[in-house]
Amino acid sequence: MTRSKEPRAFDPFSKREKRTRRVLSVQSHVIHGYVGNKAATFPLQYRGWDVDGLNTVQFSNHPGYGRFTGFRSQPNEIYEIMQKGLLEGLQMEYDAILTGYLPSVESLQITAKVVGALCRREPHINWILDPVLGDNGKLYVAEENVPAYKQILRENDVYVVTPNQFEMETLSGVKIDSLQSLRLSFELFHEAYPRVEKIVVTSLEFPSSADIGEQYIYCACFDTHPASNAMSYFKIHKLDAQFSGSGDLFNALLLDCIVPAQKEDAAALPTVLRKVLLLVDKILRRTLELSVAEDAPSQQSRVIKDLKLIQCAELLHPDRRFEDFEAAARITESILD
Ligand SMILES: Nc1ncnc2c1ncn2[C@@H]1O[C@H](COP(=O)(O)OP(=O)(O)O)[C@@H](O)[C@H]1O
Ligand SMILES: Cc1ncc(COP(=O)(O)O)c(C=O)c1O
Repeated sequence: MTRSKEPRAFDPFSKREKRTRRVLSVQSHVIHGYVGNKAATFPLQYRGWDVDGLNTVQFSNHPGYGRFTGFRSQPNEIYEIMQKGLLEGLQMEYDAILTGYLPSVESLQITAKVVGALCRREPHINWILDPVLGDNGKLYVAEENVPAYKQILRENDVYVVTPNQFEMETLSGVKIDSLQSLRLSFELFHEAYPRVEKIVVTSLEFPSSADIGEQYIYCACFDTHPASNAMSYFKIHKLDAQFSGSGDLFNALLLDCIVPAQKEDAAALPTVLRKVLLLVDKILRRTLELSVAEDAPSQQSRVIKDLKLIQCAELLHPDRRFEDFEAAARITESILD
């Protein structure tokens, strides 16, 4: 049964008129660079959130560098911090929980158990779940994470799930190579996991997505509440570069826009997604410009290891008008009924 929930502003039960929105973000941590919690925390804080970051790993840098050192949190450590320390000890109240990379199936299961029970007790909490499994046709976590995520999605009230193309294919069982198969994947996903309220496929590429030398990325969404069979999708000019942390930044900004501070700012999912895509596009463009200016050789490989989040602070300012980003991005929006 789908949980009926309005697009909500935060904290309907707060006694205080305007409490700062508060999120528990369960993701990886890198000392150097910006992926996982390091990609999510600054944007969320700057846009008005108190961020409680629970680090599922602590690495010197992300693995895309080729080498790194560090360690993974153990499932019992995650449990101790979240359940015993934050929920029972401090009796923390959250408006949202964001879950991303978890280093083992046991840590995934224990996290989902705690967050799932919390969301059942307090249905106003918005769980944004990134089912981190892999990318570009390859798993980069243990295979047993696949059935674990399937079970978690079947059994829990997840507000938004944010798979990429490979993760959507794995979870829905549909090979996505066209808009029609994408649409079918949304329908089968919804059938298999009816308690998940909103589905956003963060990035897709189709064999036909190169037009006259231009490459495109697609991003698509499907909202089961209000129920509609319509899929909205966006066509985005692909930048000639590969970024680490863009998906984590995307999730953080999606959370910010879908759980707005003011009720009046609540909007339909496609409207929210458009805002997020415009902002991500602007940040990636600036990151690319600054990276190329700093380091000429990267111009060839265009592998951008670190987002330039601090240099994008002014773009992230909550009063910044998204319409200002419109011209450069040329993101087109369509609906498939
Ligand atoms: N090369 C790129 N050019 C333009 N936008 C990009 C590029 N890479 C990522 N993005 C943006 O970042 C968002 C998240 O994409 P990505 O990092 O591929 O997601 P995921 O980590 O979930 O696979 C996309 O929706 C797109 O807006
Ligand atoms: C541990 C860890 N978390 C998060 C990320 C970032 O993932 P994405 O680029 O999909 O945002 C990476 C990428 O290398 C990573 O290694």
